[in-house]
Amino acid sequence: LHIPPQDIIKLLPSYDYIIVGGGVAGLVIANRLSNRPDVTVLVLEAGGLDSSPDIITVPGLIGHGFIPSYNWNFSTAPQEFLDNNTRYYDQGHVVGGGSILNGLIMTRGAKADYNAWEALGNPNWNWHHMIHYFKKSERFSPPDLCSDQADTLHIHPQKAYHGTKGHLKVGYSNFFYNQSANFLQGLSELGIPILDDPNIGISAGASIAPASMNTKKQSREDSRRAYLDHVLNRPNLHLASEQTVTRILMGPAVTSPNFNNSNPLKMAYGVEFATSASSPRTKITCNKEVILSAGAIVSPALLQVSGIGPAAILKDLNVSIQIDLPGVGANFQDHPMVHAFYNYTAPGLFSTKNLTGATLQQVEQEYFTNRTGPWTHPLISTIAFPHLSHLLSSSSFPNLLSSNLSFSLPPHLAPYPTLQKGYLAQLKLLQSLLANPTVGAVEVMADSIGTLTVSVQHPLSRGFVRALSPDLLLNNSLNQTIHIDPRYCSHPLDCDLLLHGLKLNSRLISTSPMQNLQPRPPFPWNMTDDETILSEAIRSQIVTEFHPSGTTSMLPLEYGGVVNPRLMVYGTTNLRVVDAGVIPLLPSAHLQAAVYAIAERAADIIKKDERLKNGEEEQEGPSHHPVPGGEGNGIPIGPGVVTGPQRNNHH
Ligand SMILES: Cc1cc2nc3c(=O)[nH]c(=O)nc-3n(C[C@H](O)[C@H](O)[C@H](O)COP(=O)(O)OP(=O)(O)OC[C@H]3O[C@@H](n4cnc5c(N)ncnc54)[C@H](O)[C@@H]3O)c2cc1C
Repeated sequence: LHIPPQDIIKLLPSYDYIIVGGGVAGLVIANRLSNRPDVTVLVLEAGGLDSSPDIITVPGLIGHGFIPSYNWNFSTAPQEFLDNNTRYYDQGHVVGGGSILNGLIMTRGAKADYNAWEALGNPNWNWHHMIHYFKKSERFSPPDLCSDQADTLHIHPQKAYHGTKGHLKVGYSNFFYNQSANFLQGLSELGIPILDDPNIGISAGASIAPASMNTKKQSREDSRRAYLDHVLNRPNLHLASEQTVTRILMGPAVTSPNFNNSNPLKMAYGVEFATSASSPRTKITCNKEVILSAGAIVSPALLQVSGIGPAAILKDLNVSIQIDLPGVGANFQDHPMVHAFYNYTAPGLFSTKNLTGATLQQVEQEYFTNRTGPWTHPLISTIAFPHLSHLLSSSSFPNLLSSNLSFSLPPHLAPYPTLQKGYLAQLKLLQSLLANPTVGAVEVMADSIGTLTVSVQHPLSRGFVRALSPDLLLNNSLNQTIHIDPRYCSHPLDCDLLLHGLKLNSRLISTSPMQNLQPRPPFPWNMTDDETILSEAIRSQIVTEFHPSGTTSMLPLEYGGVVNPRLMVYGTTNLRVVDAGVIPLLPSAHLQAAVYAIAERAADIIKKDERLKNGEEEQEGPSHHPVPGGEGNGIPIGPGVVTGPQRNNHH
């Protein structure tokens, strides 16, 4: 049932599960949990239902801007390591969240990216387990192209790596611009491999990426259409839209029979929400769990205003401390990105620039009549993830372990030993990821007019998110009450990698396949001097790739973690976070495939924990195990937490 704001009275007095945020992760969980008719599920979403406007559904209109009401319209703090200017930070504020705004690109990253999550102290969070959930989430369609075109573009997906029974439709558009082939051939000339399928665990290479799209209709596929619309008639599933959650209600400490610790666990008993700053706050209780899926920006802020976060920040906010958890809002990672423009000028070249006047009318008609033509093609399909060795000679590979910590961690968080330790553990893994020939160091995304967008895939910079007011809805704008600071290039290697990425672009446009496009880059993209590139093309041009993550990291407590491998917030019995914020280390990929898979897995974990609680299933191994360093810091770890190689928890 969809409950619009005027019908809020229709809410039940309590629900078994309350999901905060109906974006990518939230709607996966809502679908999977509500398939048991005996449990009740409520999704509270700040945005409304989209009205299927063309700008959302038509792949060819990606990049034409966002509808303001579907966007949180966040912006960052001034970027002190760049040019001291703020950056826009668009995030979905609509049922479906980021999947309504995103570019449809479906990439998973490298096997090694996910094995690094396990190496950070998260047993069974590795490629082997992720691939199961990548497949579970997707309904993959092979390309509908003639074999010549598929061969030219190297589109040969490997069946064994794709799911065909999941909810999310994934496939290919049936139109490609010719420039895609020039890009792939040019990179091949530079020794960069072309991948027939970018989603089999090797990210280093160039490819045509599949898209989250309904291939029959050649239209956007998002989490609402994939996971929600067809189950909203379930009587046990309620979606309340245009309701902003302002607080998680934490009850008094409880003692758990499963947990033998002098520090009792805290229990979430519900949430508080409102339609607007001026409307009354409503409280609703949960019988089982609260699941935070408000995304990597809002979920940590909600924890903080609810008394869970670094004690110093909670004191500043004047909220009573429920759990002193330094990692809440820390370990913020994003892929910094630069839209470099090389301006293809070859006469007769067909690109999105031609989509004006009569041609545009024809393209529009073709799309709506036949579902063919340029409007079926998303802004970006053609990408590459060059490895470090494609950018630098191996003798100049950086030694990350000599990094200066005081630089890389936000000053107010640097003193926390757990955060330092967690960052050092990440640096060690980043060192080996960057050296791994299957892992991309940067990404290059090619459009049809000559933009070769470069982004850093394994950033070393760490930012933070913090609530600025205990009332997130103050003045009706979370943009005023949440401070977002990605601290781009606080570690200088991130800007250096962008520099090497732009130099790779210069080599690429000099290859003969790319010269056929007659690139004529304007300033600053035609510059060759490092200092000019850094100041004019990088520090002043970096924007977000829209991949915030890490702010509620799944990490051991001793590494500054916020959730355990069962995605339960440390120190609580029934408060989980399931969204991009739990990603402890960014993969060399766009994020939606990983978030869909994490949420699918989380749903299985939640159901399994419920069965264990009810004694319906034998618990494998010991009932709880301290995570490394989990003892002695005063925070109980929570029931159902098991770590260590002895547990073989196949979902
Ligand atoms: C412009 C853009 C382009 C992108 N392009 C791509 C791409 O091409 N490929 C790709 O793989 N990824 C892409 N991404 C990233 C991808 O969409 C995100 O990683 C993904 O949406 C994250 O899912 P999530 O569930 O963590 O958060 P979201 O999908 O952002 O969901 C969070 C939801 O919670 C709601 N919410 C927040 N606070 C509250 C509150 N207090 N109360 C109630 N509800 C709340 C929000 O309104 C939102 O609906 C893009 C993202 C953006 C924004």
